[in-house]
Amino acid sequence: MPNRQSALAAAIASEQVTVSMMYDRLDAARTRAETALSAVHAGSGSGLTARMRVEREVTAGEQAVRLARLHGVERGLCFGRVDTSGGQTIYIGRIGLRDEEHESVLIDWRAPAARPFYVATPADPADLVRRRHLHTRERTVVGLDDEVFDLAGMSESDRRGLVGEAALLAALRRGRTGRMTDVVATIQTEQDRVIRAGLQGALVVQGGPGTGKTVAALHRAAYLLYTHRDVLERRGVLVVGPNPMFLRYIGQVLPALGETQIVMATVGELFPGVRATARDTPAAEAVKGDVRMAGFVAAAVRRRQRVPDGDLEVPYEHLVLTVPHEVCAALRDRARAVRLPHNMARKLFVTELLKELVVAEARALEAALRIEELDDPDYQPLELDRDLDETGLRLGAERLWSDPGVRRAVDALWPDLSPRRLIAETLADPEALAATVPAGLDWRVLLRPAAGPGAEPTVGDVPLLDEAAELLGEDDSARRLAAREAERERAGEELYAREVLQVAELDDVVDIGHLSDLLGEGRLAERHHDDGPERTLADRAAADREWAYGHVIVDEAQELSAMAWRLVMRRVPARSLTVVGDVAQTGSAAGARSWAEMLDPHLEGRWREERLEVNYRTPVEIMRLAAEVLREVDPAQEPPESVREEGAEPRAVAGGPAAVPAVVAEELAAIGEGRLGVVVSDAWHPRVLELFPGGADLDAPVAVLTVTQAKGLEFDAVVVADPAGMAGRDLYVAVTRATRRLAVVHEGPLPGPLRLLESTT
Ligand SMILES: Nc1ncnc2c1ncn2[C@@H]1O[C@H](COP(=O)(O)OP(=O)(O)OP(=O)(O)O)[C@@H](O)[C@H]1O
Repeated sequence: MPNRQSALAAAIASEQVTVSMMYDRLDAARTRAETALSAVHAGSGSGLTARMRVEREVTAGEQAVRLARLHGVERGLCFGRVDTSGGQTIYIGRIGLRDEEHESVLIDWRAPAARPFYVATPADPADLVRRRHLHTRERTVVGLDDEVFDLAGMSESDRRGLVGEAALLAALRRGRTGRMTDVVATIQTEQDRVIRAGLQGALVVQGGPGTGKTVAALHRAAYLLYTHRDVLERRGVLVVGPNPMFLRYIGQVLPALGETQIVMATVGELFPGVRATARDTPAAEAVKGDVRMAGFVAAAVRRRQRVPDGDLEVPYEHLVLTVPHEVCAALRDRARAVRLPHNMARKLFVTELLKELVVAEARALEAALRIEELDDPDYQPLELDRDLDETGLRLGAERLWSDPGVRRAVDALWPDLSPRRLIAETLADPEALAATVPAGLDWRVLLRPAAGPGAEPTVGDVPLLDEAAELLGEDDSARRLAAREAERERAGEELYAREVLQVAELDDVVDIGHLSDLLGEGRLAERHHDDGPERTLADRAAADREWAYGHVIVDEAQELSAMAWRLVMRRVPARSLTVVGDVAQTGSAAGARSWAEMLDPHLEGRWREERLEVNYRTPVEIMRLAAEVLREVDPAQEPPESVREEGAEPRAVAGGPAAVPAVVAEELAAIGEGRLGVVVSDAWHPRVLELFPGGADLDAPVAVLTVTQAKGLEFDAVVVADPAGMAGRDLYVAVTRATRRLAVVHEGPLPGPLRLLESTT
């Protein structure tokens, strides 16, 4: 149809003019930000007045963030357009832009004005007559895609220019790159509801595989940072993902969405100083994740607050200092009664015990003297009140404390403990485990060496470490003193800066709101002290166990144990959370079977659930098979509905690990350019990995992964190796990773629901 072709060409040419103008505006904005930034960096900073330093700070911070944002939006800058029934045309893109007259030429996708683009449906067109998707390659418009809601409301020329294949399906057909891409251009209405839900409270997004939970969660992070910038830029948003591979997979999405300040971590990384990747055995994982293990940590701490079996006897020089058993017990009870964390209460215990030891020393000395001085007429027996005043006690205590033997004896009763030491020592001690692990949980599965191979912290240890840190506390008096000093100095600087601003009447030059943000965070003074490179929010937050995030997003949240939820909730006291997952895909022995079970202890029913029910990843043919698997593992769950028919039926091939390479070669040939993942049982994993050198790398053309590693990922073609070696829920995860083709390699009979597959050898 030459007429339609030329109408399309004309429409593309017309959109190209608009899009080119937008890129010009983007370039101009970048140049402005770069110039501003280099002007700031040009000065040495020495000899600046407080006012200048304030201005410099504000400008540098804003321009650096702005520049990063402007660089992140190059690809697909403008992707949408809507025409309203009132005759207005709005362009939608990754960022908002204005022309020289300050008129808006591009609306940020997160702005309220962009909303109709995402929510309009034929049934409820939200006052639109047309929605248009623009496809660009680099800066060139290469295609358009129209949905018309009101044909009568469109001009004749626009009607002729109508073009379109559903933009969503086009996006879904794209080959996979091994990295998640953003979907701002094709967000669906039900996903939009998730993305734009309010900041307050907890939102649970439950949906089957491929329903876009992860993309919705990431776009939500970007939306929240845009809409609640003032709160979230200071407190940050934490995204918790199931494994490092998954975080690498989604890692590039947020900068592309225009956001540069997000902390991403696995549960294994949520305790500062630890990066746990090792997993426990399923049995140990189940025990460590059980909520009763909070009691284990508390008992392990109390167990280290000891009373000697008999009297305490401490050799000191030529004496033996004795403190009666009852006195030791009373001291311990008193130190416990103050209800301070262990390491803080230790101060009290040590001080009191040392005093007792000073008295014991005096008594021991007297006993020795009495024997020697028996005949001395001037001899006076010891009287504590007379002979040992406060100063005497203090000096005596200091002297005793400097003796390594005394110190060892005191430490044995109430040691200074780090979380790592407490957990490592307890897990290596059968007696301690038997005494502290609550009844009903098998402590034997936890036993492991205290040092050397097999002793490194596991992912399941991290919530225990965090729990321990809460109960142990930190003896931070030295740090607090230093902080007070720094605070005094900073307060002086701030006062001075404010006075200068007022005197100079600079309120209209410097944004006082922003200034007070900087001051409130103490960042201004911190930065002025030119002592090394500035730490980003992500660095500061990740290093601080007590950091309170403004919002936390947990993806693949079904994998978190009850203990891990306790840790996550500590990171977000405001309980502003997005919880994303699928309870039908739970692989961890300690993971969730229902959201209420995990969340109610913290949120007391104050959370709402949104469900996503359309599968954008898995084609109909594969999903039919997956639905059989799901029926077997969790008949109560509905499988999501697929939107695409690819035409390739999944197939099964009989054979051991050695059969995998041939199947992989066939599948690669069938998909052409795409990427392939071999999802393999734990039992076969080492053998299959050997057959694909470099396969452990997510970026390899053929990635070889266990089900745990494959969580949340997707590939054009997937070869599931050894389905019989996978638990039912793991099998469901494995067969739902493919966007186009699925093959199964099996030895022996196929597991129940897979028997539908016709086996070829
Ligand atoms: N609105 C959309 N437009 C284009 N692609 C989409 C859209 N929604 C989802 N997708 C695509 O569908 C695929 C699955 O999305 P995603 O990984 O977010 O699903 P999920 O629900 O997290 O799956 P799983 O439970 O298996 O981890 C991705 O390739 C994603 O880009």
